[in-house]
Amino acid sequence: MDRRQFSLGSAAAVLSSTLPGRNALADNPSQPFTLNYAPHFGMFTHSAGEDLLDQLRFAADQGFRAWEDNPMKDRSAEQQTAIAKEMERLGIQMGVISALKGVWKAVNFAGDDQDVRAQILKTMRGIVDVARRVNATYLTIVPGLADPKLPHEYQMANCIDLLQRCCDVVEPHGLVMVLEPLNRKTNHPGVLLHRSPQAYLICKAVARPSCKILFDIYHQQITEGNLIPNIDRCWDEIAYFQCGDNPGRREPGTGEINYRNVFAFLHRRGFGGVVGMEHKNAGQGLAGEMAVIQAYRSIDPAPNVSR
Ligand SMILES: O=C(O)C(=O)CO
Repeated sequence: MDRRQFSLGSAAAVLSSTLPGRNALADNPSQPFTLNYAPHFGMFTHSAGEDLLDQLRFAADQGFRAWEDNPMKDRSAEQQTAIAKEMERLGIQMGVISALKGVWKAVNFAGDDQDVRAQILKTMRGIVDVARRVNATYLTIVPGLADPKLPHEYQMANCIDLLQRCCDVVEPHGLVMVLEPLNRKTNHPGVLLHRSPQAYLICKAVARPSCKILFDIYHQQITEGNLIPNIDRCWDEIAYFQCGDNPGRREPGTGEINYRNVFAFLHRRGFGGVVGMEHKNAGQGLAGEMAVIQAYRSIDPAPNVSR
């Protein structure tokens, strides 16, 4: 698809002038967002078509400067290379790719099974090549399910030990594992890592620059609430955010979270990293896609807010 199609009279420009709650930037859809929000493939197919590179081009035209792709490791090397090349050309930063996709819904980091633990290390060695190919720095790590056979403290010790070994694999390549606490109440019953202080403790114990927190605001709203104080408390170990409103895991403004205030806080704190849009679109079709873009435009912090 021709990029000019997006710029000249794009649907976003038309809609942004009619939807309520817009800020000044909404009048210029190609103005970069203040925060580095990262959409993912499939989010803008009605606007951009099925072609992955067209979706990147559309996002760039809408002002997005980051992207994330959980299934990246399942793509062919050719496709990974093409995606990375186009992202580089467009000035879009690669956000997280999932290191353990397909293997994390089991007891692994928490447990004693040495074969399972060796398999995790092998998987981590495999993801290094993918990350380098697509210019990714951040690897999502969900450290599996809790092991009902072991006291919690031994599970934590096992988890810390295996993470340190994983650091030995990824750190020489400049990669950073970001540990994602998931909620157990709505989406992921049984996971080991579900609370932000737990992630903080693990990172402090692992004590390596390649082991940090992915603070998913959606998951932590469900698990803990009290979002801004909790983010503030573990700030020095957070490297990455993801978002989505609750209930429903859709774009900001469709649920109970005050994203305008949360994002303003991230900006005041000087966060320059990626905020992954790990949620579905609330609305269907083209209008649903435009509503997602507008939702971010309407709550994106003003760039000149003093920090
Ligand atoms: O955030 C989630 O729910 C996941 O799927 C973990 O990557």
